[in-house]
Amino acid sequence: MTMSSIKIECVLRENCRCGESPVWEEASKSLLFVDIPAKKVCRWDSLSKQVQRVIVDAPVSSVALRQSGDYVATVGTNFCALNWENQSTLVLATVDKDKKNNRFNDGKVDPAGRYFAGTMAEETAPAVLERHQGSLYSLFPNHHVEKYFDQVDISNGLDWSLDHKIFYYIDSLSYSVDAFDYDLQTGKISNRRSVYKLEREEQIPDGMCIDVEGKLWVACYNGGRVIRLDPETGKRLQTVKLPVDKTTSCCFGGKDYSEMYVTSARDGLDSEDLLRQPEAGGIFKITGLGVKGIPPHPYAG
Ligand SMILES: O=C(O)[C@H](O)[C@@H](O)[C@H](O)[C@H](O)CO
Ligand SMILES: [Zn+2]
Repeated sequence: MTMSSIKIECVLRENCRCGESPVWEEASKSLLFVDIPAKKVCRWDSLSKQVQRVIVDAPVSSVALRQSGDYVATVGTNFCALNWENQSTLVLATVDKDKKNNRFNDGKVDPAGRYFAGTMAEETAPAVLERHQGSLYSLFPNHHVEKYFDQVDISNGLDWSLDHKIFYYIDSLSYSVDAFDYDLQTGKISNRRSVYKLEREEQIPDGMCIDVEGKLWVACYNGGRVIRLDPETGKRLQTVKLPVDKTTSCCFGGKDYSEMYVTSARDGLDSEDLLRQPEAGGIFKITGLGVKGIPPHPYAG
């Protein structure tokens, strides 16, 4: 099953304060990702190894492909369109207008082209924040915003089962990976339950993605690893350790989505930590996992 030819390489030493939301863009053979507090969206060309960067006017917590070309992103408490060429953003919708200390966090597009993203209170230090301030939302292709629930601490990893009947979700401070029944037609969720509780050494669950076998990959913040979970049995199937502690999110990309890309963070590390993990804040590529991912869905609006 698990081949012992796993290779981990830091492909880009970007020194992200908080790298997040890796997304593979097949058309350009590039990896998109954000650095949230740096207000930066990056596009790393895997062929030329060059990076392009767009600075926006507020913390940018996720980026996604857009069917009509270009991208969408969550910036502050806005769902935005992102024009790469002009380096400009256009607000499509705003959430949490009554919560001035909130911002969006992780986001991803569902198989029907809706952009899901949740919010959180701004942190005073990593994982230190006013609790229960966040909510989960989605932006429909017609720019209507649906609110699903509130009382979220740190809205994070999200993805859908291969048959589109289950929505997986992480509220980091619950230390749980949850599942909901999903209705792709309406975008409605129901019947929340936990499918995996993190073990102490796994630390804080952050970004997540699914593979072609329907198993979940979760990046463990402070845990320096990605773990592979079977959401049906609730068992961990595999642990892949990385040379940095603050692993934040993961996605599949590269040839036939056979490679995994992992983002990481530098914020919260002291100078001693940084000497031991000089690649913190970099982008890592894992090869030899022996399982592939699926292409990201583009926003349909
Ligand atoms: O990127 C995120 O998801 C949050 O914005 C980050 O701040 C950290 O991951 C969080 O502190 C760990 O729980
Ligand atoms: Zn995250």
